[in-house]
Amino acid sequence: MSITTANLGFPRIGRRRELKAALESYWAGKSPAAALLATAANLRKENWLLQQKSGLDHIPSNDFSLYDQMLDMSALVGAIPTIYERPGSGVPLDLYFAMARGSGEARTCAHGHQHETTGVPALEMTKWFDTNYHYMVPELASDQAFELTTTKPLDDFLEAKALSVETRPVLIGPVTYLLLAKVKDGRAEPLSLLPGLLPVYVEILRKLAGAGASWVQIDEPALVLDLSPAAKAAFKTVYETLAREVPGLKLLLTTYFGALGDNADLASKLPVAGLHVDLCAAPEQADIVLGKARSDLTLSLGVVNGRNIWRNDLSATLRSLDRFADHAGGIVIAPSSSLLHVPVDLALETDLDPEIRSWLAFATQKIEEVALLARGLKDGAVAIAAELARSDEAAQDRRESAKIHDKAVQLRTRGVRHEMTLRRSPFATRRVAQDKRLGLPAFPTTTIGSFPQTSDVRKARSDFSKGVLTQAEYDAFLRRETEKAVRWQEEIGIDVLVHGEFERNDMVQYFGEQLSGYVFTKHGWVQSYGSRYVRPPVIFGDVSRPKPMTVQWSSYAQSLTERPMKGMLTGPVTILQWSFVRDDLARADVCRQIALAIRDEVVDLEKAGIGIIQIDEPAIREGLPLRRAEWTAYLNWAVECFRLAAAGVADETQIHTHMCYSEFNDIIAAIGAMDADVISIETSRSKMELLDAFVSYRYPNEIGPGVYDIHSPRVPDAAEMADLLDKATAHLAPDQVWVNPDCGLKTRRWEEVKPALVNMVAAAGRLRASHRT
Ligand SMILES: Nc1nc2c(c(=O)[nH]1)N[C@@H](CNc1ccc(C(=O)N[C@@H](CCC(=O)N[C@@H](CCC(=O)N[C@@H](CCC(=O)O)C(=O)O)C(=O)O)C(=O)O)cc1)CN2
Ligand code: MET
Ligand SMILES: [Zn+2]
Repeated sequence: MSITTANLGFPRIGRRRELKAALESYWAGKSPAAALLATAANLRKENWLLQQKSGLDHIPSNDFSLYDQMLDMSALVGAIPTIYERPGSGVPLDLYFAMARGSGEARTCAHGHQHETTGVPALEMTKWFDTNYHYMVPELASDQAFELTTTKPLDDFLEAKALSVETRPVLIGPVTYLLLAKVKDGRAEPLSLLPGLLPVYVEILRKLAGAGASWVQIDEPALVLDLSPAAKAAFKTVYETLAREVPGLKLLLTTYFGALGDNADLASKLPVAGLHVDLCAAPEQADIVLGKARSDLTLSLGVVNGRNIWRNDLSATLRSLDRFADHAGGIVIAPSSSLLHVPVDLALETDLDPEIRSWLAFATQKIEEVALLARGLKDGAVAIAAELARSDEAAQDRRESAKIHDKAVQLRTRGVRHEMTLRRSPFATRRVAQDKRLGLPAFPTTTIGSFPQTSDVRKARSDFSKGVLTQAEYDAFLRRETEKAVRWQEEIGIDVLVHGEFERNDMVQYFGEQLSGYVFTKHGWVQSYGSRYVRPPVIFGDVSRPKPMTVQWSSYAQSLTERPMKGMLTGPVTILQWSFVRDDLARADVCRQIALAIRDEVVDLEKAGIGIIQIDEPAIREGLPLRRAEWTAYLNWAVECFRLAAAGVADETQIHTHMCYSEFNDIIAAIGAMDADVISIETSRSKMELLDAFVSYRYPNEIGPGVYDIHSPRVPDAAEMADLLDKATAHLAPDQVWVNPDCGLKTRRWEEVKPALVNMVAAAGRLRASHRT
């Protein structure tokens, strides 16, 4: 039987975030396109050569992207909405980035107001399955025509070939592409556009085959979702057509992030040469898939986890692979998914606790694990005896380490009672108490928390961590930034202020750094979207809060103003979701530990006189299992954890929450059950579509539907935001509505934020005037 090795995708950001630097420099007009393209080519080369050196048989190409692989697919098939100007053929860089980020400048008049905003908004962006990666949602017309518009997969294949690297190009498959797309006017189902799309896939696959590709990896992660009959039929049509039209080319139908489940029959009967399954997310599907696979179907086995950073237990994995020994079609050892979701190289982490470090593996280590496993299978355990011994030792050490167990935390978590998740009174009663305490106007204005993380702010933090600034100097700097932000919010007339989050590197990492049971990396960056990356902290043991985390900053900010200052926390589900989580304890239990830590913080903020506390849960939707059958169980513990964090306070303390980047229609009942007094929620890119869900569910509490898309440099004018608010009040009771941006403003520049928020306050003013009775 043949045993080969593969990778499905390598992180493209570079060991030192070279891609980020090159992109941001190009966008700022500081360097030419040629410099960006040269950096990109260099990163591809580095990654290919690294994978070649590790001895992988199948090395991916076209896994690189300047911004996003879904956007690349839209460019490839010519799905370019008409609002974007097309200068000619192809997709020039500026068109590509306009789709990614929006474009355009606004004119500022003498009063500081924005007028005649030109330019175009970005495409919508949303979460890629259950990850913290965001893709650009394809926006299709109901009569969308497709045509091959770029040649990127071919170019990248040839580029690798010129470096003597044979690669396996990666494409997102047509069914997944369409299922993740939106038809703009809603007058057609995306899948109905398949007949026009499929010939473009045929064309690019023929070109790849013509250029010498023997395999193409075609990603269809939609196969791990609940599929409609139409989607199932589409899979048959697509893969029968491709087999017929491009007969010489071997397709690896690639699934990840979950089990094929009821689609296992469908997937294993499609006329493709290979099938990749995720045996980390769903180890139980090994036997099922083996039982169903045609004898000549190559099985690609995702046994090295592409979604976490724990070192592979090589002995256990080898044992789990025994059952495939007689599979005639051969097997491929591979990571479970693209390695896009893990950091590049553990070797850069020289400051990590050596014991904990010995438990970890990043992308570079993971491809080595793939190669080792294949050697162990082919040549027997003796061939990798030393590596096996090291792996066994790490596994045992991790199981037994004193570092991970904290008796007090375990006891407290077991002691959680249902009453601890209940506010003292129902919302109607709390609302009266809060109105009395806060005395806010109709359509109160607020922001989501962060203000621009300018290069000055980052530099100060970096100087502090290098010892160039003392603690006192750094604190003084942060106090000045906070005070400026508070004064400015007062000046423009925001009702509920925020301190600006200048002291935070990231909304999860900041808390992780102060909680026990966590470690962090220095270079462990993972792409979140475009040039924005995160460094997920690592939960290795029981989590607890040694001391207050935010009370000092919130109290300081409140001391500067008479207006209410919102305390700002990240919720337990989001902290869990955006960390790398230990795999030796149920996620629900880890989440409960975090919830108790946040609960203590909420209570301490209240004691310090903070009357409004926002507990952000932007990731609650992303954590939703991919299969509906598992939703209730997840939502039960996720909502319970939020409530556990929130419910320690008195009626007159107003609890806010915030959500973004996702479709919330599906979980609206759970959002209601969280029972936050106010929720702010991203809606502007989807033009308030989301509110329908709140209306049909009769959401009882207060809502701030975002009126300003903070992902784009574009500055919305007051009329545009007032229009969105009119839409909102047509759906909701006017006294339910708050006025705020879609999300925090940390990624924007003050030059954009200032006019936009001035306009937002003006929009709230218009609403107040038109609703005055
Ligand atoms: N974890 C997480 N997930 C999330 C979000 C989020 O905020 N956090 N938001 C949503 C969207 N995703 C986002 C993800 C990242 C960023 C973002 O702004 N990331 C920053 C990094 C944030 C950070 O950790 N900053 C650190 C480190 C900054 C840094 O690079 N410092 C330099 C030095 C800088 C200097 O000397 O000038 C260095 O270390 O080399 C800090 O401020 O301290 C970036 O890519 O630029 C925004 C949104 C969904 N998922
Ligand atoms: N409070 C956070 C901020 O304003 C919430 C961000 S949600 C991704 O940045
Ligand atoms: Zn947000």
